[in-house]
Amino acid sequence: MRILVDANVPGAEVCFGRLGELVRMPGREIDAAALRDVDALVIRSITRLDEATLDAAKAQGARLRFVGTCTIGTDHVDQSALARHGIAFASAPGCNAEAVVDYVLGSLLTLAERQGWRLNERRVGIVGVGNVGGRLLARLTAMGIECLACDPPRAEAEGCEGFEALETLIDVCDVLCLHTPLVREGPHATHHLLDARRIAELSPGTLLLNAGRGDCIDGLALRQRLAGPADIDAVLDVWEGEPAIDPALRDLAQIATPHIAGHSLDGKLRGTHQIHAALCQHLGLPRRIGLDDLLPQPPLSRLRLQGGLDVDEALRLCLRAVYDVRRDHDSLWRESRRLGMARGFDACRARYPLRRELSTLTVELGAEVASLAPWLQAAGLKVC
Ligand SMILES: NC(=O)C1=CN([C@@H]2O[C@H](COP(=O)(O)OP(=O)(O)OC[C@H]3O[C@@H](n4cnc5c(N)ncnc54)[C@H](O)[C@@H]3O)[C@@H](O)[C@H]2O)C=CC1
Ligand SMILES: O=C(O)C(=O)[C@H](O)COP(=O)(O)O
Repeated sequence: MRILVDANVPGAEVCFGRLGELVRMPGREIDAAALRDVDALVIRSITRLDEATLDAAKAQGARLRFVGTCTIGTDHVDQSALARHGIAFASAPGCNAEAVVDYVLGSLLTLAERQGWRLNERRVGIVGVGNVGGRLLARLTAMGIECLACDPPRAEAEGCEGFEALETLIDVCDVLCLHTPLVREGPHATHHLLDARRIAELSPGTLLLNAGRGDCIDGLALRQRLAGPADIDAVLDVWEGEPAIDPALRDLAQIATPHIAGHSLDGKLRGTHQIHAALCQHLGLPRRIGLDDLLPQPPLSRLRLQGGLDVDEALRLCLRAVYDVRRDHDSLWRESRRLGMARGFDACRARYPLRRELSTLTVELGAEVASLAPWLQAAGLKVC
């Protein structure tokens, strides 16, 4: 069996090498011709698998029977076309959700530091309360931060209690976090969910953060609002037209990163492992690899805090010891200047440094800061 795997899937040799002949390729280069002699395909979000590609592959004699994406998002894959071609499909729900929450916390703490506010002074609106938004809601609420949730599909299925309309969040929240999938059609379509009208309605001082999909926001309208009187802020990890993103929008965002919110090693390896399990099941084989076989020890596992820190400072210190979002912002600037936008964007992702999740860190607290324990635990740290 021949298994074609995106070059940016870590752990592929261990997970797929024992199941067949492993072939690696950059994800953006995987096209119909590349699928000719392949039985299984393992991708990330940058490989578009649409009807035309699958039809062309079939016309060239492709024998593809399984596609797995090591990502949460599935908008890059036409699942109906796969089904029509009799090709099984699997994705990796929730695999990197914790990493995205770390990214959001890191971004909020960075802006709070820059602009002189505290986390618990802000009311946060979460749009899309699934694996990512649900975890964010749980962590922020446990930290005592007021949150409002908007998720019409869940409200429809589970009842309205606990859910608000998007308009309410726009009216009353200081921070709006978008964690919706990209859905182009239907009653809950998210394409340009934040359109020009809703962007115009954001109150001065609002912070808009998008770590869902770029197309959920009208980028041109956001650029025009940000270029006006400097009254709202944006943190953008995802963009329309990736990797050739709008440089003007990048310049106007307080934090601009190259679609890496979920790029912890833990998250990526969970994704690889979930697709390994799905492929084993598809082949009728027992799962051979456990997640623990893949995850190495973190380079930093323990930290001691003492004296003179308030809650935001303590969390900022711990989070930055594990992951500093400013590094990803700087690297997008540097690499896009060096290589041009599209190549620079992809270079940051291809050479992404080792990043672990906040939960891999245990914090020891001195007596002076022992009272911070519940708050740091709520944020996702282990405390001893
Ligand atoms: N920036 C990054 O690195 C990453 C981005 N993502 C993106 O984030 C998205 C969300 O991830 P998960 O939470 O794991 O997915 P999920 O499928 O668990 O949750 C998505 C939630 O959005 C809700 N939703 C759908 N349409 C909506 C609408 N019109 N308005 C409000 N809510 C709506 C759904 O009901 C669901 O509860 C993924 O689809 C992916 O596109 C995911 C991981 C990493
Ligand atoms: O899981 C998703 O969905 C994501 O957006 C990924 O975290 C992004 O990873 P890539 O597939 O774009 O490397």
